[in-house]
Amino acid sequence: DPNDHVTFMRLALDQAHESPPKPSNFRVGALLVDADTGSILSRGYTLELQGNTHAEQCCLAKFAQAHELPEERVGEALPPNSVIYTTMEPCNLRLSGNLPCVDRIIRTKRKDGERGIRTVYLGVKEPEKFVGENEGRKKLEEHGIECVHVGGFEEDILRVATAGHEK
Ligand SMILES: Nc1nc(=O)c(N)c(NC[C@H](O)[C@H](O)[C@H](O)COP(=O)(O)O)[nH]1
Ligand SMILES: [Zn+2]
Repeated sequence: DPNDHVTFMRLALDQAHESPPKPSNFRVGALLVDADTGSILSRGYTLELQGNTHAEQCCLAKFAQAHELPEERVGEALPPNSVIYTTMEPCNLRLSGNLPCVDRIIRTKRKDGERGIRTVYLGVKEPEKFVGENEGRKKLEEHGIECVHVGGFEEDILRVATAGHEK
């Protein structure tokens, strides 16, 4: 069922478990899904790809690579109803200064607006540990990208996300 949000969020949480624990970020998992067919286009987790990478960033970069495109042009290969499931809401500011995932998701929408990520399904809001309140959802919605909370996994998601943090 292309709208089985619980199944897809659980798969995103499975991805988060793959991420190497680190005190300076969160261990997050993400899934890129074609909402028309329910097929999984890409999966990703924090630090999967070289460098200080985020789960959503890895998801997009891997899909772009599969289509011989750089990540910034991934929108050219996305099916018209692409959605992303991420265990934690996309970052809007990163202490490292790297490009936030909110901006990576927004740029998947082509000028003519018919392509790109349509909806972000998120498991939890970002805890205010590193950058205070995450204002990313407002920015996504201003660009016509819907943000939908998929409940039920909060405890597991936060336990996995902070596993690398000092107790
Ligand atoms: N949605 C999301 N996916 C991730 O894969 C990830 N690691 C974070 N984490 C958000 C947190 O705000 C940043 O990890 C810190 O701000 C440090 O920034 P860097 O990650 O070093 O760029 N958030
Ligand atoms: Zn991010």
